[in-house]
Amino acid sequence: MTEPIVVVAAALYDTGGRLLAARRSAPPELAGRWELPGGKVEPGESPERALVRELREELGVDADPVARVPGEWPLKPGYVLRVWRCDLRSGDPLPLQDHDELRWLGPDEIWSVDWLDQDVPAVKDTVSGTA
Ligand SMILES: Nc1nc2c([nH]c(=O)n2[C@H]2C[C@H](O)[C@@H](COP(=O)(O)OP(=O)(O)OP(=O)(O)O)O2)c(=O)[nH]1
Repeated sequence: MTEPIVVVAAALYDTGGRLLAARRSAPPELAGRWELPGGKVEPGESPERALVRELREELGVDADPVARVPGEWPLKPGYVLRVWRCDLRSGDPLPLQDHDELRWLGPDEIWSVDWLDQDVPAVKDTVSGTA
């Protein structure tokens, strides 16, 4: 069996403990739904490097992956999602690519956005403080 393609995503928190959510602008079947920012790991790239690259490209920030949230979650066939808690090193996130809105969610606001179905279990585990 071929290995799944790994999609890495960031649980990025601000100093107030709010989690960053990003609204996808494409493709049409995912547009308007919210996700943790990130993207596919490229061949030969480590997941952490991929995450740093994606956060630079998509949000214009420098961030450090600090801890993986245990587990992985199935996406479309052949793809799995893995999440890292990340610290923001510099920059203010902007929706530069793939997203049309960003929102910082406090602990009481986590479920106020329409997360992609496949992100719901990942976000649950992320905010339950397992990382
Ligand atoms: N980044 C990200 N992608 C997710 C999440 N949940 C989810 O189903 N996906 C899907 C959407 C896409 O089909 C795929 C990741 O693709 P992407 O478009 O973000 O990745 P990328 O930047 O490497 O894409 P590309 O334009 O280079 O093809 O995984 C999530 O929480 N974060």
